[in-house]
Formats: sequence, C-alpha cells, structure tokens
Amino acid sequence: MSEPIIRVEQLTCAYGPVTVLRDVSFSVQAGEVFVILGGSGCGKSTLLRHLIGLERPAAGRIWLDGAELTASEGAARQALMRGFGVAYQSGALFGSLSVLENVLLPLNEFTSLDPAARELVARLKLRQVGLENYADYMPAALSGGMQKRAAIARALALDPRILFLDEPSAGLDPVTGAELDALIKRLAGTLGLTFVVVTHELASIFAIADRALMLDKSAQGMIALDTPQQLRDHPPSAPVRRFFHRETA
Ligand SMILES: Nc1ncnc2c1ncn2[C@@H]1O[C@H](COP(=O)(O)OP(=O)(O)OP(=O)(O)O)[C@@H](O)[C@H]1O
Repeated sequence: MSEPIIRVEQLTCAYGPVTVLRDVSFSVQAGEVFVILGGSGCGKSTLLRHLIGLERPAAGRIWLDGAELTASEGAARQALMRGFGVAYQSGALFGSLSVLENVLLPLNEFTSLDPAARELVARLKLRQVGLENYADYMPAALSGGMQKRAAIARALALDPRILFLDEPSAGLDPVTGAELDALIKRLAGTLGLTFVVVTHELASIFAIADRALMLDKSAQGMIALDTPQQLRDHPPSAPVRRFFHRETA
C-alpha cells in the first residue's frame, strides 16, 4: 500500500487538565473518504481541530502528506495548513461578499495569479460544485445546501489534496443532504481528493464513507475503524452496534 496521506500516531488530545481523547492512531489513504463519527461530546471536533493544526496535541504525532504537522512551526506550518481545505459546519461564508468573491478570497490572499486568472479559477471551482450560475448571488440568497457547496468551492480554491468537512449535512433536509453526499463522492472520484468528514448521519456515512472511525466518550478514544458495512454487520462492541442499529442504550 502507498504511503498514507494522513498518519496519526498515539494522539492524545486535552483541554488543560481534561483529556478528551487518548492514544488515537490511524492512517488515511489518498483518495479515501474517511468519516469520523460518534456520539455527542466524544471528541469528533476536537480530533478534527488537531488534524488541521488549530490545536496542539498533549501527546502523539500527525503527518499530512509526508510532512509532520506536529513538528512544524512558523512559515512551514502555514504552508502545510494551506495544503488542505476546510469547510465548517456553519459554512462560514462572508455575508457581505458575493459567492464568487468568497471563493476568490484564498486566491487573493495566497496566490500571485493575475486577477483574470484568479477569477477563472474561482469560476471553475464553482462549476465543480454546480454553482456556476450563482457566482454573483449573495450567500443569504442561496439555499442551505447551496451555501454548503459554495463553502466547499472556497475550500477547493487552492487545489488542496485533502478536504476536511465538519458536519456537512447538518441542518439540511434528507434530499439536500443526499445531494451533498453525491457531490463529495463525485469530487473524491473525479479529482482524487481525500476527504475527512465529521458526521453522525447514518445515511450519509453509508453513502460516502470508504472507512469510518468511531470515537466514544466513555472510552476517551477510538473504539472502531472499518468500512460502514463491516461495522454494521459485525460490530466489535455494544456501542458500535447501538450506533449502527440505532438502538438505545
Ligand atoms: N475549547 C474547549 N475547551 C475545553 N473543553 C472543550 C473545548 N472544546 C471541546 N471541549 C470538550 O471536549 C469534549 C469533546 O468535545 P467535541 O466538541 O470535540 O465533541 P464532538 O464529538 O464534536 O461533539 P458534538 O457532536 O456534540 O459536536 C466535550 O466534553 C467538550 O465539552
């Protein structure tokens, strides 16, 4: 198997004296759609924030695309962080900028392309998410699903190899959520992008995930890592079975 695009070794995440996750280790292969799931408060966002370098681990190491994030500082760390895209739960588009201007932001800030080339790239990204006809709209004029797609277009602006999505289908109706899942699958398939997606929507997990990592609050760490089908049909423990069969404890 080729060198993984993400490697996490014995990661421990804590806020001050409170440890949230202990001894988390896993790898993600390039082109995979990798889902992080688990109940409320188990540490999904915490793990995501560590993977994208917003938090420093209490212990353990993280490599992204061969470079060690946990050992990087300053300009090298910034460059590493620019190599991936992030779309947060809220979408976080700037409401006072048009959809096109939102996608242009990272291009304006981090590239030396001339303005015409930047606009070309931004319009291409909008096309990749099916929003080519909405470039001049203000975010508030878009539906929730379109706002999520615009946020993905912005996250794609600098041609990342990895895209991190935090609860992409939160707040969407099932049909719109399924459209977003289809977009994620299509981008992974056509662009060879690697996705790390935090979600607890079962339908979405089965629609998109090559593999799923399950975290658990009482275990303070990971309790399963496999394909969703395997986790459903052969759950390694009661919490995994409960999650995949929607049973109550
Ligand atoms: N900045 C912080 N400072 C202190 N504790 C925090 C901080 N962020 C999260 N926590 C705590 O860490 C634990 C894990 O939170 P986290 O948000 O990572 O869980 P989650 O699985 O993403 O939850 P949810 O599904 O509800 O969003 C929780 O007990 C939470 O209270």
